[in-house]
Amino acid sequence: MTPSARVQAAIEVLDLVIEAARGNGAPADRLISDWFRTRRFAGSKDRRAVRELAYRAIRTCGEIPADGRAAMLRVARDDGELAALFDGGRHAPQPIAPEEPVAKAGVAPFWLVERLAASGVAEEDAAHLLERAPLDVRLNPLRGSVDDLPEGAEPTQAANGWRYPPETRIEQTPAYERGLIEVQDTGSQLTCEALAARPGETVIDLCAGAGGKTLTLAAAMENTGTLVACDTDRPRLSRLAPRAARAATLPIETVLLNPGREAEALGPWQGRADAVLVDAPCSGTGTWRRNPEARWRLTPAQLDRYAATQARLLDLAATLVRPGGRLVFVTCSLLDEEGAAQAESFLSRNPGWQAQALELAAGTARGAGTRLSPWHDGTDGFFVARFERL
Ligand SMILES: C[S@@+](CC[C@H](N)C(=O)[O-])C[C@H]1O[C@@H](n2cnc3c(N)ncnc32)[C@H](O)[C@@H]1O
Repeated sequence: MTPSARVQAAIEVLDLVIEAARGNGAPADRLISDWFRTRRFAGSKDRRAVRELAYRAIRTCGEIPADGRAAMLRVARDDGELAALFDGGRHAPQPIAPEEPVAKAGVAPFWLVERLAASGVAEEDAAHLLERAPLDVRLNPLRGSVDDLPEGAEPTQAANGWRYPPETRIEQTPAYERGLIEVQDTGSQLTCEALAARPGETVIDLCAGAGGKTLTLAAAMENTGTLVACDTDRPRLSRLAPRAARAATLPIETVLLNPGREAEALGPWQGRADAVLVDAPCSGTGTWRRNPEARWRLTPAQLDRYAATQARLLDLAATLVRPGGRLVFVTCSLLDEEGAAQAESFLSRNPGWQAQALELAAGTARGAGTRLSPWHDGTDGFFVARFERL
């Protein structure tokens, strides 16, 4: 493909991404892969270039753009070489007309910029959410040592965290194939450290998804004790077993929950857990580095729904913890309604609980918990708080 044809391809891909963001359709990554599946003429360099152009436009535009061309014109406005590729040639975008609409640049939609500001996140800090994320891995010390790590690793703040440049093909290394390392953001590793899971304990991961944090907890428990992984999403939860087998963890009991009727399946665990992790569904404002188009999708009504689910799951989790046990609440969000305010209202609804100070190797205090962020800690954005049942 010529450089101009790549720009036109990115514009077409962006049209699909914008349409999907409006209609809650497939994520950008999948749309881009699907687009190329029917265009065999594109080589791997073309794919990479088109993908990079599309993501550059997504990162540049805070509000959802009118269409792909308006988004790409916004990028071209600050890049003369790119603008010159709008030459009207074969497979190229049409030349830029003088009064053509250009999308607005920005960090996020205005309402979200305001909510972030109200949560103590200035716009210049939020801009770090649009940088390219590094590639972090967690070494499983039960399976391998630092000598087994692929070359180029730099230690991170997490006990077993190591960092590589984003383009590293970690999945093709022997350490990955042998299950010695898992790809996991350092912030995510630190939130697991907050639970301080110990060998022999009974630990419940209430929102386990495909088990990223469950595997971290298994390693912290040195593969002894009882580990229960729950989720309402069957396909996600079913991905846990093969991952656990690869990492050779202790047997993990999975419990598929019925949304709205979670307590029924959790009856046998009432008051029995030493520790419960609630890695709750959330807006994902802390993970825009990996998923920048998420900021085009979020609405105030969805945010309210996430906050209501988080409160409900926290109260449910509290019933599972034994006296003296602990509960850790995590969201990958920088909004207080999914963080400090949520922790505060949990404590006011549940007088038999108190917040515990966290001694993590990164983060800043936020209400009863800790905030991790790209600008302060070099991690994805998280809120994490630990509560003890009195
Ligand atoms: C932030 S993700 C969890 C990610 C996972 N812990 C990890 O580290 O990879 C939140 C999860 O909560 C699940 N979820 C949503 N509603 C739930 C509910 N009512 N009860 C339990 N899990 C729920 C979602 O399916 C999703 O997998």
